[in-house]
Amino acid sequence: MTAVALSVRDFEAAARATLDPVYADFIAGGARDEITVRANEAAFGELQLLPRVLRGNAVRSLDITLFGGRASMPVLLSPTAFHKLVDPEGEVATARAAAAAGAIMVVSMASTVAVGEIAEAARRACEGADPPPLWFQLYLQPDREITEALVRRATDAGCAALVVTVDSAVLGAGERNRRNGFHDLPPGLRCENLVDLRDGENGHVRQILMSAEFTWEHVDWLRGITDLPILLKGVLHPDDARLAVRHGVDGLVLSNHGGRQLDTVPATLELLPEIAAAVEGRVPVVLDGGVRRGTDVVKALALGASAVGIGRPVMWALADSGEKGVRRLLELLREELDDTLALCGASGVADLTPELVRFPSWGPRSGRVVP
Ligand SMILES: Cc1cc2nc3c(=O)[nH]c(=O)nc-3n(C[C@H](O)[C@H](O)[C@H](O)COP(=O)(O)O)c2cc1C
Ligand SMILES: O=C(O)C(=O)c1ccccc1
Repeated sequence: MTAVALSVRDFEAAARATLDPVYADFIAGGARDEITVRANEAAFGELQLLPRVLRGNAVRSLDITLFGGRASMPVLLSPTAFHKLVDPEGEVATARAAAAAGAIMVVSMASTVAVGEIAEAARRACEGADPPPLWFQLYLQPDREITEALVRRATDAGCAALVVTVDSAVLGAGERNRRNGFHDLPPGLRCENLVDLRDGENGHVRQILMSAEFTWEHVDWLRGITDLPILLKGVLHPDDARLAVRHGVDGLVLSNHGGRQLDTVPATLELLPEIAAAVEGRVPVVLDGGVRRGTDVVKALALGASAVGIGRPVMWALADSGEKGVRRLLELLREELDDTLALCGASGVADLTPELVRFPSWGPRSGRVVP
């Protein structure tokens, strides 16, 4: 990297400049026409902030608590596969940076370091102090024993929650990957969480089966085999949000997979008011997709999210400058968020309410719900 990154955008540009274009495309890309990829970011730009003044908010806290676990800021690392593709230390570097920042990291089922090793690295980075929670993302597998083994691995590693991704009945159609012929990890890299599970190929991406066979009964089944909080990632319809709560799910990640699954679904920010209304505060909602600025975080929290997740920014920072880069990224977002709170007259996340945002173009006939 030539200059110090001052924003997520800088990391994006730096990653594009250093990465193999095939990997840069894998990270940046989305499904089909990438309409939803663009919509996620654009929605944050459309929403306006309307700050309060003279609120006496010299002392500010960015802390949040989710499922009894504390984090130092409402920005978590959404699950992203294959960190060793962009950095030799891979998820170990990411986990150390997240631990140093006090941020929750969601380990991808398709991580290139085993979840136990990632957890150990996070603990060591905190030198005796409590590390922030580590969560584990999984795709339900047609073979229940495989799912059970993955849950056991995450539990043994000390993960504090399970994030079940439910938007992937089939693998997303990334035309950039197809054009570039990118289908497998390069030699030497494996999906380490899949190593030594009962079936064949050891740690091959192909072991992760995407299936359209899953139903709410599988969620009930999972509920029965673990005491860990379960979040569903990829619920977009308010009716499904209500169903999720009814099925005893502990939280939702309002996500369209960064526009990498079904293209032309709405921006997650646009859906947030409807989803928040559907769950009525019964479970926390984490939003991801297009979060690039502290102001984006404030907008999502104002509309009812308990936290936001970042996906691509983490990969960009990791590609640019490894652990140091992810540390810097999280610091930058923390600074931006703290600034934004100050400028909005807020002392903490509890002060962020819908009165702080305006939807100039989101009229009643747009189909968007104005809170
Ligand atoms: C390179 C990459 C890999 C991803 N891998 C996973 C994954 O393994 N599991 C998952 O549930 N989501 C995965 N996602 C989706 C992210 O968790 C997240 O929903 C999305 O990236 C958020 O949007 P953003 O990139 O605009 O921040 C991946 C996204 C990217 C960009
Ligand atoms: O690229 C993705 O979005 C993703 O979710 C994934 C899942 C498994 C393996 C590789 C990528």
